[in-house]
Parts: sequence; structure tokens; C-alpha cells
Amino acid sequence: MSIRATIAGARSVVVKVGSSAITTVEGGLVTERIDALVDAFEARMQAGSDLVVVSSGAVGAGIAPLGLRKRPQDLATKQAAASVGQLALVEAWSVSFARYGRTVGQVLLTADDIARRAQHRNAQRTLDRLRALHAVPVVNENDTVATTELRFGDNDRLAALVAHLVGADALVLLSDVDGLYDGDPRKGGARLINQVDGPADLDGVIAGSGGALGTGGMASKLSAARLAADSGIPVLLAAATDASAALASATIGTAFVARPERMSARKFWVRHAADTNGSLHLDDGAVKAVLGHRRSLLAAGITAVDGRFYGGDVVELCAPDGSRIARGVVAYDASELAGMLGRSTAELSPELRRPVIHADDLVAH
Ligand SMILES: Nc1ncnc2c1ncn2[C@@H]1O[C@H](COP(=O)(O)OP(=O)(O)O)[C@@H](O)[C@H]1O
Ligand SMILES: N[C@@H](CCC(=O)OP(=O)(O)O)C(=O)O
Repeated sequence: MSIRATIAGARSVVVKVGSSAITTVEGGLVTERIDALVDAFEARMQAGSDLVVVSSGAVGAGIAPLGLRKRPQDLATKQAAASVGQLALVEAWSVSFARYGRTVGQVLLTADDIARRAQHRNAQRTLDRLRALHAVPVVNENDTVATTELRFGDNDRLAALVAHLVGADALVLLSDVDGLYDGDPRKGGARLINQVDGPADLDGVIAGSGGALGTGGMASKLSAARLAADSGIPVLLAAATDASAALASATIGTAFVARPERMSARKFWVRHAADTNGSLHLDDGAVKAVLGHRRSLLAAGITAVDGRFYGGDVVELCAPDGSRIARGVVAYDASELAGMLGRSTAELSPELRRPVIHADDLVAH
């Protein structure tokens, strides 16, 4: 099946709507645009798909009610604007879906919540139950407590993590641009890319910054597409004004092909865990063993340990030149490891003979 047919036929779809699609520079929501989006979403749901909406726009929607003249630049005012604007944002989605007798549920998440197992399970259960009850989850970042997305405008990443969380079959990113161009389309002369089969297709592509309203720009969409590809989810990037074609036939925009095999949930979690709590520095032999031969990491190949971490945390693995080469779930606390460095398994007491990182818990960058 072609990638576009796969996206058009996906049963479970996550749709991310960028600020640029539904807010104005003056600071306000454009309800007609929200209505047009909801018309397209409803048609897709009527055709049998489950939908989760990830909506940006809280900061934009908070500008006018707070009497601010333009989009705030400092973090605290952005957070305040998001706190005010989120109410208007979710209300606008709720009013629009109500035209079809649909109920929406607000879900505020952080990337960190998705990386931590207990929160991950709770969020998963809420989203699953909302969908089972035919309500539409409307997700945004919890800007009051997390600031990564506000700083980097990365709700695209949150959408990709949510797609993984709900086991979606497709991720649709709706923005103010009709797809990925080989250069910044505002500069002219750029060509629309129809399909991205793998990283090689992105060689030479210049992913520029976002517009006055959006924050992540194209770079955050490309990294979200890579993240989704890792979990086997194809992505369509299209203009919000073309939402109906994007959701009905997926014949427009740029399609990103996913890896054929999904990365296991555990490896996905290790690679994309929001935070690492420390790093282990490896000698050349250990780098060869874990990357070349996919072996478990033993204490003998570790030269130094940084950070405060405990058994079960995710840590970075660094090569002798300091470059980050992999991530993994460490089996020991930092304090235990300190006394084990460079020692062969035979030299260690029996309870310290497990590998420091098991091969199944290790993912290369
Ligand atoms: N290579 C590129 N292809 C397409 N758009 C690009 C590219 N480089 C930069 N852009 C800009 O990225 C913007 C979309 O990102 P952003 O403003 O963050 O949107 P959103 O609010 O939807 O997340 C587009 O308006 C476009 O001008
Ligand atoms: N949580 C913020 C989202 C910031 C963000 O990622 O914006 P965008 O680049 O438009 O997807 C908001 O609702 O304004």
C-alpha cells in the first residue's frame, strides 16, 4: 500500500494544529478556522477513525485577554498567557465540536510525563477511555509546569510522543505551510518535497525557523517526523487550510515514510526519555562492543561517571572524544558504579556481575 493510502486509511490518527493555523498576530483565535478544521475532523471520525487533537495556540489566545499588545518574549509572561489562553482555546474546540454533538476532554501533558512510566500509563488510560466514550481528547503542553515546548515551540514533538502513546497509525501535522520545502519558502525559489523515505532525502534541506505565531519552525517538525518514524508511524505535513483533503485522501503535503518495524516500546522510551540523569564515559573497546557488536556494557569499559543517577534511570553513553553515542537504562546507582569502573567481571563481587547496561536496554543515537 502506498504511504498516502496508509495515512488515508489509518484507524487511529493524531492531528496536531499549530498556532499559526488558528491564531492571529494581534492575539486571538480565529473560530471560523477552528470550525473548518472540526468539519474535516468530524468527517474523518464519521468514516471510522479515532482522533486525538494536539492543539497549540494557548499563548496566542491569551494575548488579547491580558491586554498585551504582542506575543510575549519572556518565559513567565508566555506561561501566564498560556494559562489564560488555554481556557479560550479548549472552549473554542468544545463549542465547535458541540455543533456535531461531540464532547471534548482537555489533556495537559509534558514530554516528561510521557517519559515516566507511571504518568505514561495514566495518560494512556485517560486518552483510551476518552476515545472509548466517543469524546475527542484535545491535548496541549502543560505550560505552567513545563517550559521545553514554550522555549523551543516543540508541540510537534509532543504530538509525536502522543501518537506513540496512543498507538496511532498516522500523525498529521497541520501548519500554515503546505508541506516541507528544500529551503525556507519565505525566501523564494524553494521546491516542495512530496515524500521523505528516509534521512538521505533530507540531505541539503534547510529547515528554517517558524513564523511570527508558531515557534518550532520546520526543524521541530522534522525531528517530530523522525520520532514518529522510530515508532513506525507515518506522518503527513500539510496546510491547515487543506485539512479536509489531508484527512480524507492524504493526497497533498509531504508524506514521511515510517520504519517498517516499530522500535520496541522499551527502546523507544529509552531513546526519547525526556531527561537523562547522568553519563558514562566509555573506552574505545567498549564503544566497539556496544555499537559494533551490540553487546551489553560492562564495568571494565567505563572510564568515568558523571551525574547523580540510580539503577533504572536513563543515562547517556559517551565515546572517548566526548561525543554522545547511545542511551541506556543503567542497572546501578552512580555511587555503586564509582567503585566498579575499569574492573573486569571476575574482579567484582557476585552481586555486581550483571552488565551495567543490558544490550536490550541500549539504543544508539
Ligand atoms: N524548509 C521549510 N519548509 C517549509 N516551511 C519552512 C521551512 N523552513 C522554514 N519554514 C517555515 O516554518 C513555518 C512553520 O512552522 P511554525 O511557524 O512553527 O508553525 P506551527 O505554528 O504550525 O508549528 C512555515 O510558516 C514556514 O515559513
Ligand atoms: N503550548 C504552546 C505551544 C507552543 C508551540 O509548540 O507552538 P507551535 O509551534 O505553534 O506548535 C501554546 O499552546 O501556545
